[in-house]
Amino acid sequence: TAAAHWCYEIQAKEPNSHCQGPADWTGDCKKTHQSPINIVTTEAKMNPDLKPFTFHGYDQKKKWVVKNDGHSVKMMLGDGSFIAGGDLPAQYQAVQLHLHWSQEFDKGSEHSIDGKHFAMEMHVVHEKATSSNKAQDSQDKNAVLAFMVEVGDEMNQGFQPLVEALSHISTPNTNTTMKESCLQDMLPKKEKLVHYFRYLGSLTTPNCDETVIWTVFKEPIKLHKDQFLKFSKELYYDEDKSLTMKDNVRPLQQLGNRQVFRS
Ligand SMILES: Nc1nc(-c2ccc(Cl)c(S(N)(=O)=O)c2)cs1
Ligand SMILES: [Zn+2]
Repeated sequence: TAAAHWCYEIQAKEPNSHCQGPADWTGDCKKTHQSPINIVTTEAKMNPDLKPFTFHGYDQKKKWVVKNDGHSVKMMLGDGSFIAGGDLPAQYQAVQLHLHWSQEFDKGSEHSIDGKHFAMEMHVVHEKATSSNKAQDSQDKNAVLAFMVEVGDEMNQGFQPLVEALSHISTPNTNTTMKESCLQDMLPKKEKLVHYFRYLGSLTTPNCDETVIWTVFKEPIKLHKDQFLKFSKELYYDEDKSLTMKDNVRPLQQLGNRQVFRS
């Protein structure tokens, strides 16, 4: 039979599901430098090299293509935006932005901070911008900027183009084009992005390649409750719309012998 596709626990526990839940993920998913982790802030070591980031092209207004890929909602960022600074070894091109969430406010983030989970976690996935095609399976091939998302009573205008697109991509493998928006408007204000945690880990989806420099910002993004609920209301994991998309969250992984740093 064709190799079963990977899925989250909420999908694997469905009767007659034939997908592989997190306990059965293959590839590098059983190695020791995996993500996500719980960040114990008192054990995070100050590192003065962890300077602020510079964001290039994050202010460009574009009509992004956004898709439901059966695991999350993913904005395709092409190669116009990149980051530098943040003690990264090079410039990193933005590739895609996606989120993880639940339906409750206290679970839904993949990382936790001092045991606290947030309602959502947004990942902006970057790849090392190298000209040569030298081996790219190194530990620093990817840089992911992770933002916690809290639910409040204020509308987040910067998120509206994404929220309004959700109803057009309710089933897997559907795409739509968002109204014009810019990445910068989806992030906390730049001056708030000085404080962050840093550690080396993996993709939180199979094959869980251990190629990610993780940055988890302290300052959360705030969404209105209605904006937040739209994700688990409008999106589905399956074509026949039997399972709404939520809890697309990998369980916490062991820190092992790794050190978490803080800016
Ligand atoms: N929905 C999907 N997300 C990914 C993906 C690819 C690269 C990365 Cl780095 C990540 S994550 N969650 O570690 O940021 C997820 C593939 S399919
Ligand atoms: Zn992610």
